[in-house]
Amino acid sequence: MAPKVLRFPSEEATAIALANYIADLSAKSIAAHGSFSVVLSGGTLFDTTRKLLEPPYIKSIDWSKWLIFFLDERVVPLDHPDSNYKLAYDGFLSKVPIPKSNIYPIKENLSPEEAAEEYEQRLKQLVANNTLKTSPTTGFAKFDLMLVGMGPDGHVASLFCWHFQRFEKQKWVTFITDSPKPPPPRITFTFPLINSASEIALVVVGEEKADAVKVALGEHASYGYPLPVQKVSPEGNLTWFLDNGATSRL
Ligand SMILES: O=C1O[C@H](COP(=O)(O)O)[C@@H](O)[C@H](O)[C@H]1O
Repeated sequence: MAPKVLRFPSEEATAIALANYIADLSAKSIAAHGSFSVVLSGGTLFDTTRKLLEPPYIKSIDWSKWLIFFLDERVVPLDHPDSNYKLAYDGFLSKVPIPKSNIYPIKENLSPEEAAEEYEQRLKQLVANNTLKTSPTTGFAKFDLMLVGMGPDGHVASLFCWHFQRFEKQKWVTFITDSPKPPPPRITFTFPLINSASEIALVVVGEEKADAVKVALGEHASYGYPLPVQKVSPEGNLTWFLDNGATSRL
């Protein structure tokens, strides 16, 4: 399905539209199958989801039905300043009544390889016990929503331009030990898992990301070697949320 590209005149307008979109999807998913599985990126994403912490959303969303997963994670203790879990917890999860048992951080004290394998096995168990849906097309877990951020270099999750992991076809979760953006050890969802999602929101704000947005969405988007972000192509819907900074070179 062709992506929907939503351009907003400010970061504030982007944040408001994103909150509406997430609240609407939450209500629809819970009505359809009793839960809302959400995959979070790290980085600046939580600034743009901040409106969910305000009325009307904070009261109207059925947070008890949310299931939280991590698109990528830095292999550091969960209370380390570089941890995406800590970022999510401090900026978002600690402020909403999502049951702790519905939040799925990585396991601590494992190597990157072990942490990736353990997370993949946990996802497979959640599919086996019907906590998560499966894509009938790919056989991978099918999340209701992935909130995907993008770095200024066009990376998504921890899938970077010059890493072979971006071509992974079998694994659900993989690892790297040499991330160009610190810290080096990370685990990450692979593209087949990412692209099995029902909905993906690509949330990109700020002028420092405008060049990558231009490569991904500009008139020469089909030329050459694609950026990781250009491999985001879900079997469900893809919606770009872009502010005026991110679209300033389009
Ligand atoms: O390292 C990471 O970077 C990307 C982009 O982060 P941002 O700070 O530029 O928004 C993020 O989506 C990913 O989860 C994170 O681990």
